[in-house]
This record gives sequence, structure tokens and C-alpha cells, in this order.
Amino acid sequence: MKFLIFYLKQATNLKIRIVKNPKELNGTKRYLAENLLTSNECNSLIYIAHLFGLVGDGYANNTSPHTRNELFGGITLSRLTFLVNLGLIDVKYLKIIVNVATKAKADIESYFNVTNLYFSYTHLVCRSAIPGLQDERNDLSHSVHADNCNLYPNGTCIRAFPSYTSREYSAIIYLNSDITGGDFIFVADQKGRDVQSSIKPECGRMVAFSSGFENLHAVKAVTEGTRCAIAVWFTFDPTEAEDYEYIYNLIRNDS
Ligand SMILES: O=C(O)CCC(=O)C(=O)O
Ligand SMILES: [Fe+2]
Repeated sequence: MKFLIFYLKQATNLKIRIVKNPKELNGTKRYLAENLLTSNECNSLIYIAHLFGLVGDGYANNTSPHTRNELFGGITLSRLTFLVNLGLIDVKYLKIIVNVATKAKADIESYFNVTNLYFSYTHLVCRSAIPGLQDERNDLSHSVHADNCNLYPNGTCIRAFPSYTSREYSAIIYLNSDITGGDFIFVADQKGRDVQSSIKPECGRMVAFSSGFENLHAVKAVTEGTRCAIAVWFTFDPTEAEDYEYIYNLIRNDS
């Protein structure tokens, strides 16, 4: 038993490993890392997403914001905090998300040599293939886009509303691989034909990148199963920051 506890403690402090640099991913300001989460942590978050995830949460209640062949749902950090405060979810699940988001922030600051990033949005999100709607699919799960600008057919990307203009860096940390499809791709064109690199979701794997036009990306169709991830965006603008201080206090008071 003692050994098991020791092992679990060790496991949650896995050292992040950078496995691909921008060159290996065929672009700039992007990298791939492993070991952000243990398999226990991934399973815990998938459990919470299944139990409490709302279809459309985090997408202004739109159940299929990107493709009608999949259902999107999840839990935003603010709703999770609300449910913890109500006593409906154990604070340990909130801790896992806050820990991984905090690790991702530190890793991104160190990799890109920047300081003073703030969390701007944290979201546990799953996308599920809708059975019966998968035959001859040739759409993407998430079409080609940049995270902080609006991409236009003439190839320009304008940093203006309705895109999230304050986002500077993006991190997607994957929770599972038991799906068909769902690869994340960096692309050089709007149609997503010129793929620069592609990443298979896997528990604890993180793709991190600057949120601008230099990092056009998309998600390939998920044709079987449910693909879950934690998406975190970072900003330099404190007025756009999520209230992590409140959440840190909530966690601290619990332990
Ligand atoms: O889930 C992913 O792999 C990427 C999602 C994404 O690009 C986004 O939400 O902006
Ligand atoms: Fe994105």
C-alpha cells in the first residue's frame, strides 16, 4: 500500500518532456510535449466530462458548432468551480485541471521565453461522433482557423471581433486516444490540404502554439468514439484574465 501511494505521488509529478520542436512540426512558435497528465488524471477528467459535461457548454450552447456530424460538450472552468462550490463535484477534479493548466502555462512561458501570461479561458471539451452520420464524411471536426484572428477567403486573418483577439498562446492537452480520427493538424492553407504536421491525441500529450495566423490548424473528423481534451488559452491582458486567484484560494482552503 505504501508503495502504491508513493507511486501515485511520483506519477502526478511526471516531468514534462518536449518531443517535437517547431522545425519538426514544420512551422514556427509551436511544440509538442508529453507527460502533462497521468492516466489516472485523464480518466478522472473523462469521468467528470461524461457525468457533468453539458452539450454545448463553452460554445454558447451550440451543440454542434463546428460540424453537424459530431456533438460538442464539456465543462468550462467557471461552471466546474460553481459545481464544486455547490458540493456537487469533488474539489480534487478542479485541482487536476488547475494543476495541468498551471503546468502548461509555466512550460509555455519557459519554452517561448515570455513572462506574465494570464489564463484567459480554460475548458474541458469533448467531441463525439454521432453514429449513423459518419458514412462518406469529408468534413473536418474543426475547420481550419487561427485562434486569435478571423480567417477570410482571400487568405488574410484579421485580429478583430468575433475572434478572441486577446489570446496569445494556445494549449490543447489530450485525455484519450480510443477514437477513430480526430488528429490535430497544422496546415499551410485554408482548405487544410497542405498539412505541415499532424498530432494524434494521447493522454497527457500537449500541443502548444502561438495563437495567430502563423499557426493555422484544424481537427480531422472524429468518426468513432469521444475525443476529450483540456483547452487553455493565455493572454498578456490582465483585464481578459480568468479568476484563477479565486480558484487557487478555494483549492488551498480545501487542503
Ligand atoms: O481539440 C483540438 O485539438 C483543437 C481545438 C481547437 O483548435 C480550438 O478549440 O480552437
Ligand atoms: Fe484552435
